[in-house]
Amino acid sequence: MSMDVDITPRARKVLVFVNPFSGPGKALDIYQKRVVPTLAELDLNFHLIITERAGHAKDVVKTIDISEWYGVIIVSGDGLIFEVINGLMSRPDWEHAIHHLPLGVVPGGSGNALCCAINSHNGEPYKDNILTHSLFVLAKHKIKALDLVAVDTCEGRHYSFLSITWGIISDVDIESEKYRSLGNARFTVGALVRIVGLRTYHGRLSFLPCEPYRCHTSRSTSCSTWEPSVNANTADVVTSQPKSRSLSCPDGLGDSATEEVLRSRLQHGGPADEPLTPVFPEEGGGDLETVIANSSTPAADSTQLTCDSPSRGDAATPRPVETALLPPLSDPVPASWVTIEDNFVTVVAAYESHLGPDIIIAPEATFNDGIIHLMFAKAGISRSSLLKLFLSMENGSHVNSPDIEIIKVKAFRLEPITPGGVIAIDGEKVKYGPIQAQVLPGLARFMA
Ligand SMILES: Nc1ncnc2c1ncn2[C@@H]1O[C@H](COP(=O)(O)OP(=O)(O)OP(=O)(O)O)[C@@H](O)[C@H]1O
Repeated sequence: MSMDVDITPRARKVLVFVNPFSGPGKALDIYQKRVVPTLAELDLNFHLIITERAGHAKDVVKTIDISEWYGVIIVSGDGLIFEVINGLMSRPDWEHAIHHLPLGVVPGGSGNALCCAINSHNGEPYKDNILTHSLFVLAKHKIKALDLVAVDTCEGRHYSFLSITWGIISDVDIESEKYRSLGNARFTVGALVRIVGLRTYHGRLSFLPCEPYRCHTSRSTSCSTWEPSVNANTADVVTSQPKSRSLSCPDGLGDSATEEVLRSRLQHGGPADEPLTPVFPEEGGGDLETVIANSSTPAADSTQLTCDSPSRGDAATPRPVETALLPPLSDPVPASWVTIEDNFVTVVAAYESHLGPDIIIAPEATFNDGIIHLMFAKAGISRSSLLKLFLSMENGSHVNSPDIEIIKVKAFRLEPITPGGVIAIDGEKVKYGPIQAQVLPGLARFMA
């Protein structure tokens, strides 16, 4: 069944959020000069909210009457999209809200990953004049399904649409924010600094693969293999997958039939849980100028970072969705999962093709494939190879590199052992510590 739905402009209005401080600070200008004329051309009524602080858009969408709006348009970067999604998922009627309020995105940030992915999948340019082409895509009036990923952290539950990053990729993303005025060039500057001052991180990565997984044991401290099993704990969640979907998990996350099965298993809000207080050490890092001095590879520390109480707590967004694949963060992962313990340069979980105009992180990813594209590079990679890896991400050819391993998974857990790193969800820094995630196929809607 096609997930495309025509959205004919109706009497309802579009809610437009503009973050005046996103990216190079031009979002308001973009709104006035480009978005308003486009919406007028489309004969759409709209209501503008200029965000006044972080969390403003999240608070607004928590309380709006969904029936009054036919969509939300976000003129900003990926951070505001993350906010709006998590605001919708905080509502008591989250299932209705996330399904019936499609998101439209207009690039106003510095990375604009989702806009790049949307334009790319529509055959539109995304490097030059991304704005014009994004408005064109928006004007086509199509709604499509978008996978979300439920993410448990020590501070609670988040819902992610783009990526989870650890190691050099998140270091670069977060540490280079001070160079936001450079636009996308900030990532290049940050990457060069980080490659010079290369750090590695010891940790444990566990995952439930879509396909049989064989360990590359020569470079792993420890690893287990995985073969499909009738006992795999996915069997009670999913139905069979159309064989034509070559990128899909074999047992079926990602198609609309599966979505119906999953949706029928979703439960509305459990009791509000206590927020968690992490017990791991203070975060390290620092500004770019001090990165090199502080960035020698830390010795592997066998003390695993933990949350100090069970992970059902939620300081972020309520946990209304039953994530059948995820045990509590404080419990061991199921025996059927693969676990690798090693020293990593980076771990990236991506569910969109792009992380920005110059990073095609998961070329095979589509918006509703029901797959987390989990990739990692281990310690031992030379600086020159790492630089080549970064450069090859511009066209996605890093996927062929022997220095990176890429696995399609449904769920994973990352347990950092090295203290003092950065973990980012959709480019937003979260509390550093254990984190786990499960894909929720096609839960959201977006305008494409
Ligand atoms: N008025 C505001 N003042 C300060 N922060 C804001 C305001 N409005 C939104 N924010 C926050 O700013 C952060 C960054 O916004 P956004 O992601 O849109 O821009 P960006 O980081 O420049 O873009 P990108 O994510 O594409 O690199 C978000 O976390 C958002 O919550």
